[in-house]
Amino acid sequence: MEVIVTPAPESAALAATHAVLSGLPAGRGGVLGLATGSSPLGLYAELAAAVAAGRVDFSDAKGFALDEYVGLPAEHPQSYRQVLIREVCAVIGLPLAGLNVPDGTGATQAELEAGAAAYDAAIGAAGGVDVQILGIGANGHVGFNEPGSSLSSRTRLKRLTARTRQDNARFFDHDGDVPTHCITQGLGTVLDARRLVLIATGAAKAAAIAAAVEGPLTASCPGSILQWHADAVVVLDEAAAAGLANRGYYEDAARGLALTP
Ligand SMILES: N[C@@H]1[C@@H](O)[C@H](O)[C@@H](COP(=O)(O)O)O[C@@H]1O
Repeated sequence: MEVIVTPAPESAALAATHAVLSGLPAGRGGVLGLATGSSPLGLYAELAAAVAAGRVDFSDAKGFALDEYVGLPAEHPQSYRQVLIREVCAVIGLPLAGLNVPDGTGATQAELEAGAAAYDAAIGAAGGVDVQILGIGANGHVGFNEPGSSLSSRTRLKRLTARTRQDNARFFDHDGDVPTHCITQGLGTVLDARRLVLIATGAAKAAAIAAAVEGPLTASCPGSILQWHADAVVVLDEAAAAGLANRGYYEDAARGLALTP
């Protein structure tokens, strides 16, 4: 795992952009795993700048969302499909036809579960995810894999924790409007991506980051799966890095593997 600590959210977005672009097939968009939330917004803005500068082109790319609420119509402004259309497709030039989002509109559990299995199959048919962009919840969740999620889980129907519903209530008119369930890529699905790039900024993420990066590999902190992946990059600002014990080593390691002191 590579841990990059930068001074501020802006520099974290730049460093994360570098980690994403260097994991994609040269100059082309490839297959991107997309996270919602405030954490990756600066990264998406930097990717847009890279597109404008001609360094990458997402017009042929595919995107796979990490998760989706259950029970919101696909056109609902807070459905993750609509969020990604606004915050990613429109920003980086990813065509709508290339955007894949789990189907949370099924009327029955069986329909939702069938949609979840089809989603994993679609990721496989696209050749797998080149770079999965991740945020982390304050309780360590990744996608909507709440604490206790199986480390080898696949895309599936899950119930949201009260904490996550509370954290996301700001996007809805009333607390009671926040969906109770979701379809999320499983932790095993996330681990299949060829590179993981997690970005976290702000003091509210410091405890989750310390647990994910330096705590035990455990379902109690889904973010700890990064420790199990062979190509995981964690990009932080100072505030999100505040709980890390091994800071000095991460700074040394950032100087690279050249055999000089
Ligand atoms: N499902 C999303 C996650 O993918 C995201 O990483 C997390 C953190 O959001 P934020 O980046 O806004 O703190 O919240 C949501 O629940």
